[in-house]
Amino acid sequence: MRLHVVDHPLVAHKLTTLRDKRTDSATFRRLADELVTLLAYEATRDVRTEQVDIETPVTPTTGVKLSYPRPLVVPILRAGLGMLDGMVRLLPTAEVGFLGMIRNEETLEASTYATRMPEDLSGRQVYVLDPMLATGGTLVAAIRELIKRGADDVTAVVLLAAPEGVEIMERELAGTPVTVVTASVDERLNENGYIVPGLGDAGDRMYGSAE
Ligand SMILES: O=P(O)(O)OC[C@H]1O[C@H](OP(=O)(O)OP(=O)(O)O)[C@H](O)[C@@H]1O
Ligand SMILES: O=c1cc[nH]c(=O)[nH]1
Ligand SMILES: [Mg+2]
Repeated sequence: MRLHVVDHPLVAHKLTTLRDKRTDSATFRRLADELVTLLAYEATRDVRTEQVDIETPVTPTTGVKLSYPRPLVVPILRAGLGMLDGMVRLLPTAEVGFLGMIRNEETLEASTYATRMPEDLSGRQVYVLDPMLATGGTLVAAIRELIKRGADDVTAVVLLAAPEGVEIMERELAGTPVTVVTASVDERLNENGYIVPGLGDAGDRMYGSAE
């Protein structure tokens, strides 16, 4: 597994406001959208392209376009949904699949409540979106499912990661073609499985507590 921490002043600036508990939901959603666009720029560095012949007003030339099969973008509901628009803005040809997953707040175990994506992902590049990599249970399960369906190149775009989650990913997904792109690897997880300093519950901050 490769880990890429995007070290950029604009990313750090937006992340600081996202972390701030005074930031309201509308601003939080806008910042998450802006941040993912910056992370997506790094995350798509190896997106597959093919040559294309075009004519400029001056001369014929050769350029590149995103190749087929189309990349697949998979937001993990709920909170990953807040990253979808920012990602597909940069990858206009992408297809979108969905994974609904929830972490049991007592046991910290992840379970899947909805799946809507192609059965066969052979030869596909997949970008999975989730703002938080905490214990890693959610992302490990999601990526295993993608690889089981044949995905041969998976990039997880996360806003924040905990060192514990990164370690689990490295252990559980060793030898698989997985890259994690994040704005920060924070200090640690607390006793409730929350990232410290973190930003709290990403889904709740975007959409409310769903109680
Ligand atoms: O790395 P983990 O320990 O598995 O935790 C991370 C997961 O927890 C949060 O989802 P949550 O279960 O709160 O669902 P939500 O997005 O619907 O709020 C978050 O959005 C991740 O999906
Ligand atoms: O800090 C955390 C950990 C898991 N899920 C969140 O939304 N936040
Ligand atoms: Mg949540």
